[in-house]
Parts: sequence; C-alpha cells; structure tokens
Amino acid sequence: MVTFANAKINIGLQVLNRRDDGYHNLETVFYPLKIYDVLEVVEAAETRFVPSGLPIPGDSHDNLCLKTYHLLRAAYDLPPVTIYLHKTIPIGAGLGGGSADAAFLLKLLNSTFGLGLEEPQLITYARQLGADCAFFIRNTPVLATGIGDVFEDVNVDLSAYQLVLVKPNVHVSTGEAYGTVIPNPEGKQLASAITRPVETWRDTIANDFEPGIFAAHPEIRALKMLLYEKGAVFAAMSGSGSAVYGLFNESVRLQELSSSCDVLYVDLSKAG
Ligand SMILES: C[C@](O)(CO)[C@H](O)COP(=O)(O)OP(=O)(O)OC[C@H]1O[C@@H](n2ccc(N)nc2=O)[C@H](O)[C@@H]1O
Ligand SMILES: Nc1ncnc2c1ncn2[C@@H]1O[C@H](COP(=O)(O)OP(=O)(O)OP(=O)(O)O)[C@@H](O)[C@H]1O
Repeated sequence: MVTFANAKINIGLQVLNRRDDGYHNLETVFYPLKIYDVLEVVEAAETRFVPSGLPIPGDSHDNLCLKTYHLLRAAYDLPPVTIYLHKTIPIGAGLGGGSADAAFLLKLLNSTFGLGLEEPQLITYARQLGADCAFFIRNTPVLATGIGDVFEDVNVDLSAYQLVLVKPNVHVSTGEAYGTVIPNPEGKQLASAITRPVETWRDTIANDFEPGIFAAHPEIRALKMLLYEKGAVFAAMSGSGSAVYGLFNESVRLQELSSSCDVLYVDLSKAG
C-alpha cells in the first residue's frame, strides 16, 4: 500500500521555556502543506528500508521510518516489510518531513496490518518518535502547545493565497536551532493574533528562531525580505528553518532565485 506524507509550515513560534528533559515548551500554529513524500510498505522475507529521491543525510539504519516500524513491531506481530520512501520534502528545512514520514508510516502500518489503533493511540506512538510527529496524525491546522504535541483547533483558512516556499542551500539542525533561542515565558498571544486578518500578521506574529538563525545565516533573512519586496502579505521562516515562505494575494514567479535555491509554488486550496 502507498501513502503520501505531506509537509507542514509553522505560522509563528514562541519558545516559552526549557524543560528539565532538555525539550522546550512552545506555542505555534501548524498548517499542513501539499508537498509530499511517497511511502510504500510491502511484506517481504526480511525488513529493508529503500530510500529514493532527495538524499537523506546520515545512516539509513537510523531513518525514522525504521524506528517507526520497530516501535510498532515491539508491540504487534508485524511481518518483515520493505519500506520504500521517495523523498521530495526538503530536509533540514523546518518542514517536518521526517516527522511526517514517521506519522504516515504509523497510519499505513495500522491500516495495512489491521492493528485497529485509534487516533489517541497513534498519537501516543507518534510522540515517542519526535515532537512534531503527533501533529501529522491529525494533520489539520492547529494551535500547538506543550513540546508541540498538545493541540486545539484553530480557524485559519489560507485557501485564498498562493504560498511561495524557498529552501536555501542551508541545512539547519533542529537541536542546534533550539540552542540559539532565548526562551520567553511571556509568549506573544499567538492564539488571538492568528484569528486576525493575514495582513496584520507581519506586526503581530513572530518566529523566535529567526533572530539566531538569521544571525548565523544572513542569506535566510535576505530571502524573507525579498518575499516582502515581491509583495508577500506575510513572510516567515518555518520552524527551525531553513525554509522561508511568503503568502501572496496573487500569482508570482521569483525567477531570480531559481538558480540559487529550491522554489516551490504551493497550492493552498482545500480540495484534493
Ligand atoms: C522546530 C519544530 O519543527 C517546530 O515545529 C519542532 O519543535 C521540532 O520538532 P522535531 O523535529 O520533531 O524534534 P525532535 O526530533 O523531537 O527533537 C530534536 C531536538 O530538538 C529539540 N527540541 C525539539 C522540540 C521541542 N519542543 N523542544 C526541543 O528542545 C531537542 O533538543 C531535541 O533533541
Ligand atoms: N525520513 C526522514 N526524512 C528526513 N530526515 C530524516 C528521516 N529520518 C531521519 N532523518 C534525519 O533527520 C534529519 C532532519 O531532521 P531536522 O530536524 O534537522 O530537519 P527538518 O527536516 O527540518 O525537520 P523538522 O521540521 O522536524 O525540524 C536528517 O538530517 C536525517 O538525518
């Protein structure tokens, strides 16, 4: 069986405080994006992971897909499988691609092998695989708190906008990015700011990773500024970066970037 694991963007991200386990409590809005990795699971004589598409740094034995399979295998009588992953979501980009693969593989193994897991149980497994994973079980726009794994619905509809996603040739590791942030327990009222018109977000919604990441990589700040120069209503870095996105009222093409960065034009309409 085949499934499509989509990416996400963060709209605003406040890092509130550091916990004793080293993780951080935060407040962010997750919004699913229609760019996809492709996952397939096939019963096999022995378990294998077969990646294709964008190269994934690191040892493939450490891939989140294998961790996901072994997590469920420890609790359920799963047969050996071949896991095929075709990677198109940029890596080290703050787009949650690895987390999406893990969450969608949980759902795929659940349906393929009739495990009968309901959403709360899938979320419990997802939490063990990464802070972002639980979001992809629900996969609808949410305001997230805790370490990014406690959700409430949020009424954000971006279907009237075109989203331009720019991935510079910089890999930002999530753990390192958290090390650059100075937590602020005050927060900035994201829950109310997100409900106001997108035109107001530039003044009211911030990503706390931006100052540290922009200081280390000024070219990422320049990309955000370029998106505003080109008419974005709102532009920001997603999560811990390095991807930045802009929301536009009309169709734009950023020709000047096509040789230096990956530029994706993402359909935000709800259908499909
Ligand atoms: C930056 C975000 O993408 C925003 O959505 C997420 O917070 C990152 O979530 P993730 O990639 O699923 O993170 P994990 O794989 O669980 O953790 C990677 C590392 O990020 C740090 N980390 C992650 C999430 C969090 N709330 N606090 C943290 O401090 C920890 O150092 C951890 O060792
Ligand atoms: N299925 C996977 N897809 C992508 N990266 C994976 C996968 N499994 C493991 N990884 C590891 O995770 C690293 C990417 O995670 P990282 O948190 O830095 O980036 P990210 O793609 O921006 O995700 P996030 O939005 O969750 O921060 C890769 O360098 C790779 O070593």
